[in-house]
Amino acid sequence: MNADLLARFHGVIPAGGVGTRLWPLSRASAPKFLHDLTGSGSTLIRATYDRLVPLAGERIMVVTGRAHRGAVVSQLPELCDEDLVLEPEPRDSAAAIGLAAAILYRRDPSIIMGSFAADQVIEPVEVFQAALSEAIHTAATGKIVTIGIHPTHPSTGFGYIQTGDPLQVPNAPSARGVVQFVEKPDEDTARKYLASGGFLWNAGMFVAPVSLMLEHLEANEPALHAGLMKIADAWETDQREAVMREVWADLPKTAIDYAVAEPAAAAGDVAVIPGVFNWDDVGDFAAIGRLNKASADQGIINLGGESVRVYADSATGVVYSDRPRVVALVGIEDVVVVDTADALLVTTKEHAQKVKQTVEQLKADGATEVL
Ligand SMILES: Nc1nc2c(ncn2[C@@H]2O[C@H](COP(=O)(O)OP(=O)(O)O[C@H]3O[C@H](CO)[C@@H](O)[C@H](O)[C@@H]3O)[C@@H](O)[C@H]2O)c(=O)[nH]1
Repeated sequence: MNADLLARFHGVIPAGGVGTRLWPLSRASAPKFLHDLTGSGSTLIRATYDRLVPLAGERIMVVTGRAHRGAVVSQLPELCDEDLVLEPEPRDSAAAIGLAAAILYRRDPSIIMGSFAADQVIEPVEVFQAALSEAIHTAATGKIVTIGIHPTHPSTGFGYIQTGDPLQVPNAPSARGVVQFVEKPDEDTARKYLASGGFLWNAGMFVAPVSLMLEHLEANEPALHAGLMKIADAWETDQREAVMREVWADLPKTAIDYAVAEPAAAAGDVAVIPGVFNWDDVGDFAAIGRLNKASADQGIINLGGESVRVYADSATGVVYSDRPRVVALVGIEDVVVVDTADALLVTTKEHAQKVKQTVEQLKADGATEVL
């Protein structure tokens, strides 16, 4: 890639999702991106950062909750103060990604940003980086570029991208236009999309000129855009905190997929690079089984590290404890045991998706201290 284009590229990592289906391991005080869920030795946010370094160098901004400052700084000691954006409270992905766009725009309106969720598992990284390189070249032609994943089932938890004709972009041979972007369709619609063969899942990655992101944000969410620009104007002054406090709590709460991706696709401004790497959003404990293949061969995946000793006869499954423990499992298949100081979860991989309902029940019961 030519050096000028590469120098315009900045990574952005919005790190805010709690990962409800991974409760009680993942929770508001220690969300999924702060855990090593693959046995790689890296937390998900560290691995996300490292994947971007070959293209972005240290031009990487993290947007996260104020409460995670300490954990994020210890995971990413190279992050400088200007590149660590701390939110007083979560206001969804349009505010998080939009604020990064606004701050970068004020630094240099020609910046191309790439926003990447902090809590995904991707391999091989070189294949991802080749797709990202194509995305940067395509974004430079004036597009918001998504990365598309071949869908395997009619999930209602992802965005769907209807691919259009190939685009003739130098250095981006797989770039295609996008006919429409549909965020989280209902199950019938998702089935139709899957059967048609013309749709990809949105991987939650957006590579775009900051100016184009902000143009669409202004057209679709003017109040959000105005508030974010106000914060960005104060970002490199001593008014940063005061303006953040004044503006943040009133910003509209919406996802970037509704605020930008859907309307921008309708306007013909979205492109897609089909990703041919393995991609997993680690949505539940069953995913952890898939992602820890090496230890899964022994039947039990121990996420607790060396201080947790698991004794299992024929049992299989996933075990986590946040303290030294002996965990004995006898004759159970695909069990999930998650042991923390204030909450114990016992389920099976088959029912792993339903953990979300349990969390909703706990919320409704006011048991927020364990969430
Ligand atoms: N800082 C910050 N980040 C946030 C916030 N809300 C969400 N995020 C971050 O924004 C990204 C996406 O947000 P989610 O809310 O987790 O989105 P999703 O339901 O998983 O859907 C998105 O990702 C799917 C792929 O995993 C996509 O298929 C879908 O279209 C969409 O882009 C994640 O990195 C998440 O941490 C927030 O309030 N603050």
